[in-house]
Amino acid sequence: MTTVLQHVVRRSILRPFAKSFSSGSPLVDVQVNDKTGVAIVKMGRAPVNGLNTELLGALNDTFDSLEKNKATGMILSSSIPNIYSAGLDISEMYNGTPENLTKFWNTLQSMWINLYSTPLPTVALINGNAPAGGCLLAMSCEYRVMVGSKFVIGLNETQLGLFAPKWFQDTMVSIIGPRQTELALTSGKLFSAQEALKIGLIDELVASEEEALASSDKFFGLFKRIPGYARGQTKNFVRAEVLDWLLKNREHDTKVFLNSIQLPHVQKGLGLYLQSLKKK
Ligand SMILES: CCCCCCCCCCC/C=C/C(=O)SCCNC(=O)CCNC(=O)[C@H](O)C(C)(C)COP(=O)(O)OP(=O)(O)OC[C@H]1O[C@@H](n2cnc3c(N)ncnc32)[C@H](O)[C@@H]1OP(=O)(O)O
Repeated sequence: MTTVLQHVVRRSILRPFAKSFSSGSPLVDVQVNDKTGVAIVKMGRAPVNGLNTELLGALNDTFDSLEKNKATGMILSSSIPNIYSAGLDISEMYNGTPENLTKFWNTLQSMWINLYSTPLPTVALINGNAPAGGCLLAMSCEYRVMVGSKFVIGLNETQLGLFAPKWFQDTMVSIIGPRQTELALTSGKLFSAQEALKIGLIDELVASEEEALASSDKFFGLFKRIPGYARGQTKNFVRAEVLDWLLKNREHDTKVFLNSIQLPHVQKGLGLYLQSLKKK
């Protein structure tokens, strides 16, 4: 039997996300809670939320609009069952022209800079697998809640013959420290939900999206009495070192990406990896 309290709690979690807010893209759905001002942003690029230039651009525009429209917080999640994001869309990196590769990489950099530095409180509601770029999205939020214990998360780039760029690595270091990051990245480890919880890569592991929304509410509640400017500046200072590296080295980072990704053996490896995914 449902108690009155359970009913009230369930209603307060489920009902308020009613007001839709156009992201301007069919790939990103945004619902704003009209009572609290918290936005839930869901990626919806079938089949696996592969981060291509279009989705990255749409996310970037969404983050900008939410800030401009004074959202009070953001939950970044997915509308695709069992998938948070499969990471960067490998088709964008395979056989791309230098122009397209540059545009892709610059869009990724801008999206990350915006997400990582937003003054909004951010929660990753990880309702599916989150390898590589998917893990980067989640790590760039301030709090991570995974729904269900069957998913994996991590930076597995070395398994594809790639390396995670310095800013991906630094983002992980800031969460689980250099020792665990080195171990995880050199082996391309994908952590199970339990392992991720133990190591602190996720903050909570819950059984349902309802519970994850309740955890998010609780997280946002921490800032109810904290002036936004003080909160935002503090977040800035804590994140400055990781952020500043990319801000100062964008061109260099793009050159490293372009030079490395176009190497014949790297392209061959990406082609084989794509084929292996399609054969499954
Ligand atoms: C030494 C020199 C190195 C140079 C390096 C330079 C710097 C480069 C930096 C690059 C950083 C890279 C970051 C990344 O994010 S790379 C992407 C890594 N992602 C993965 O490895 C995940 C791969 N996908 C999966 O494991 C599974 O798909 C997943 C668990 C996510 C879902 O499994 P499921 O069974 O549900 O779905 P399928 O596997 O059947 O996939 C469905 C279709 O989607 C296609 N797919 C999947 N992932 C990707 C992807 N990342 N990009 C493009 N396409 C993808 C898959 O092929 C299926 O396609 P079809 O429907 O056509 O069969």
